[in-house]
Amino acid sequence: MSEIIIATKNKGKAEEFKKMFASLGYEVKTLHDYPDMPDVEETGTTFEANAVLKAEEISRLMNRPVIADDSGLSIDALEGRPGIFSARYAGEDKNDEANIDKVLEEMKHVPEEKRDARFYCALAVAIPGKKTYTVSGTCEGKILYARKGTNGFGYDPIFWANAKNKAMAELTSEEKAAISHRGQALKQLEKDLPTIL
Ligand SMILES: O=c1[nH]c(=O)c2ncn([C@@H]3O[C@H](COP(=O)(O)OP(=O)(O)OP(=O)(O)O)[C@@H](O)[C@H]3O)c2[nH]1
Ligand SMILES: [Mg+2]
Repeated sequence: MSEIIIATKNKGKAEEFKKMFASLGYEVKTLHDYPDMPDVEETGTTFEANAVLKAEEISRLMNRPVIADDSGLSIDALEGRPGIFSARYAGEDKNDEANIDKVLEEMKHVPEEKRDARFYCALAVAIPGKKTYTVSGTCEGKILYARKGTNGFGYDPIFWANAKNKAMAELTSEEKAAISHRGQALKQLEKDLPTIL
């Protein structure tokens, strides 16, 4: 089985990538397997830019092909926030529960018809000596008024996935992968992978 390195320290993403790539015949290693790798600063202003920063820096240090994911939730009623700041919305310690509480508080008076939101995922593939490739995916939904479901990670318990008519956190990992921003980006990457590698 070929090995693929994903430059992430996020456990939720790591689990999703392990399952998604296993079905494509790849074994996923993440930065949990390479604890000496640094935290790459996300100084970009877009998901794509941050995914490229993470993939290129870790690829340079390892001298191997590396994929990175930069993703987040964009809420219309909050003018796109938390956006690229999704992981750290309620503070630098990246606490999913605190992030959810902050969004629920900011959204508590927003009516049903103004609660549209979407997840966005940018994947960057950095290969030594080649031009970095990026691909993206989105997933449309609505922000709930309270948590629902216990699967997934991040904001999944307060995200109503339109495509499944369920909260994201009520979906199995297979159901989520079929419709999620990460799953959509990976589908496109899968098509292009033979020509990139
Ligand atoms: O409910 C969710 N379901 C998802 O499927 C999802 N994907 C992303 N997110 C949110 O967006 C942040 C990413 O920020 P991010 O790309 O900088 O990653 P991160 O800092 O957590 O890890 P790393 O990959 O950078 O090491 C995450 O922490 C989450 O809050 C999600 N929330
Ligand atoms: Mg990050």
